[in-house]
Amino acid sequence: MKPGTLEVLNRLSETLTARRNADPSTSYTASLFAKGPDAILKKIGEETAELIMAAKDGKRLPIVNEATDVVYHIMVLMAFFDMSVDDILQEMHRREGISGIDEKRSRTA
Ligand SMILES: N=c1c2ncn([C@@H]3O[C@H](COP(=O)(O)OP(=O)(O)OP(=O)(O)O)[C@@H](O)[C@H]3O)c2ncn1[C@@H]1O[C@H](COP(=O)(O)O)[C@@H](O)[C@H]1O
Repeated sequence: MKPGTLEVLNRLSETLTARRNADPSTSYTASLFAKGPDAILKKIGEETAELIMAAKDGKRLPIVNEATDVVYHIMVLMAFFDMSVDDILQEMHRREGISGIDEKRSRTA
């Protein structure tokens, strides 16, 4: 990953937060906020289904495009609930180095 690449996520988070007070007729994000969480969840479902179909086709560019749509809509959901990509990154930090297999085993121990 190029240096500074992650900063685009922080800038997008700030933009999405600012869109909470924006005019829905000029901002797609604001139009989702105005429709409410069910509309955002519906988009996450649709975009996830599109990602699955793109992955079944196995073509790199459509997979990247659909995965980006999913991430954007998840970030809109986070902003709706007054959270940001920071919350996800912190959780990833917490999980770093913990094997999924060990974590699952610890749940049943
Ligand atoms: N990254 C994105 C982004 N990714 C996807 N999308 C939009 O998400 C929508 C995806 O829905 P579809 O592909 O299903 O298109 P659609 O059929 O027109 O959508 P629906 O009418 O069915 O909801 C499209 O309108 C895309 O343009 C995004 N819209 C905005 N951003 C970022 O958010 C910022 C703020 O955007 P606005 O709030 O629109 O100013 C932008 O500067 C970008 O950085």
